[in-house]
Amino acid sequence: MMMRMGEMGAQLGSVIASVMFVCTIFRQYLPLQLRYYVDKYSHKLVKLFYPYIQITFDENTDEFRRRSEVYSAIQSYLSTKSSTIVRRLKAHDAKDSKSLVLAMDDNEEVTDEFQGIKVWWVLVKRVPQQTSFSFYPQSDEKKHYKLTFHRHHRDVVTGAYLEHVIKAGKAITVGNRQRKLNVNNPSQNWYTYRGTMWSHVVFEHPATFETLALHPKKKEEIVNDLIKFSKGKEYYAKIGKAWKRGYLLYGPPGTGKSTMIAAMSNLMNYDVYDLELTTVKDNTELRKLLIDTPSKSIIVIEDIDCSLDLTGQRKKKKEKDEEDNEEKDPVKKKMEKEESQPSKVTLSGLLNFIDGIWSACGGERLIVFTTNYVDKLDPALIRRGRMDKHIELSYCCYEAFKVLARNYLDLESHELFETIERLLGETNMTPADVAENLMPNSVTEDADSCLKNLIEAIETAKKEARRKAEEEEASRKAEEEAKLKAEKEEEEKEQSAKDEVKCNGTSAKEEDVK
Ligand SMILES: Nc1ncnc2c1ncn2[C@@H]1O[C@H](COP(=O)(O)OP(=O)(O)OP(=O)(O)O)[C@@H](O)[C@H]1O
Ligand SMILES: [Mg+2]
Repeated sequence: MMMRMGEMGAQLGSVIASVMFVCTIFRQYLPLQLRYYVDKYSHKLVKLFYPYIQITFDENTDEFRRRSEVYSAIQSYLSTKSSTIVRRLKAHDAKDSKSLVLAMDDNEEVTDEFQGIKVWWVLVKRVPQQTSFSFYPQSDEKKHYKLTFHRHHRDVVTGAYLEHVIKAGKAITVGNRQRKLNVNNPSQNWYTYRGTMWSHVVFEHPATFETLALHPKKKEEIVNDLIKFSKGKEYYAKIGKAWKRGYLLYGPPGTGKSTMIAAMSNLMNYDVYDLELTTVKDNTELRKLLIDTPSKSIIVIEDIDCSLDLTGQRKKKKEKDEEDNEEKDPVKKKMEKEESQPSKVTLSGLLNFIDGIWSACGGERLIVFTTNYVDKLDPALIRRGRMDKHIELSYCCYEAFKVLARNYLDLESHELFETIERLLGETNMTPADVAENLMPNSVTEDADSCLKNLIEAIETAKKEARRKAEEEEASRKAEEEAKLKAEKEEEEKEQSAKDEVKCNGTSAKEEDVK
């Protein structure tokens, strides 16, 4: 009985609406005095027999039939309720969703309760009568959710309840969302047919902070920092700061900078926007790209020292074969010319990108720069406040090795661990190299053999490092000796020049005396 309450309410509503309609038609034939009484009592009648209020939420918001965000949020919210109550469900793979969405079927009803108040939701589908022939008969189909509730609860339902539904629905959509890795397109493609500033692929990198080889203390500090940031909406609003945070990841190649970005994305459930600065023509384009990134995204600029010459101009320049170019067709030639032109993205443009007032639009965002050479960067770019957190990713320590041993070999301890600890303390080896050695070469290779391979690799690296150090020392000594020799020769030359002058002076005097 209660299950179809919304529908009953709707039917009762339509009966009363029909009575009202008849009254309105006859009303015009009545004398003025009588009209007053008809209006008064018809409204009382409606109030008496129909104590419910109905709100409808249309699927499409505009003439382009774009889906309403509110409708989608209601759909997600109701999918959790309806999948256990409703008998007829519809399964569909929603756009950007990583799993099937189970939603109530057309004309099904769901009862919901909030602060002891009962409300009823119905999904209504309307197919307008076809008056003309169409190849796409389904395109005119219109859907909406109808919410019915008692008028006594008007304030609670239109206020707190709807806010709760939309918030919970959006959270479910975000949790179910498929994450994306976006890369920026060259600007000549932005305005072509279906051209967009960013192209994306599904992001399914398996790296997490659990699998990341890093000292546990450092890891915990970074994870806490990220979680604090994601919960910091009110805090950032209170201190009057845009809700964004900059991270600078630096360290030698193969120490896990890119892996950490993937782990950040997996932890925060943010999309990654990998910004390739070498294809951005100028600061205006940079700004447009940034404005096009949504909330909950990580904007990444990898190898920042290589992307931008910090005096203002691009380092990377294409060498062109002019003869070959002359034979190419003019459109291709123009595109290549545009591509090869040095970019006008400047350091100040990049600083504006981080600090600018428009960088706050669209909510929470992380900006991550990576570099192998932190000393090469302009201090202005990485000062605190711009890059809030500087994280050094360095060579593999024993704690980091233990994470890799757990990931790759399911080992918590082993008799060879002590040797490895000692060797890692004496040699610089990147986590990438350690990981490579821990990977079995064949299906039959066991953990013992992998650890022995690693020990051998570290010992070889140690010998190599010693040999290099000796070579460097020898070349330094040779350079010093050469320098000393050159200085000595210079001194001797000077001395002989002086002696010659002296000698010439004396013989001239002797001649004068004569
Ligand atoms: N700290 C780490 N934890 C787990 N795996 C790691 C770590 N560092 C490196 N690796 C492994 O090594 C590979 C290369 O690492 P990654 O690409 O993250 O290095 P990088 O610091 O970004 O190097 P580059 O400076 O060359 O970009 C990864 O695929 C990963 O398997
Ligand atoms: Mg990298």
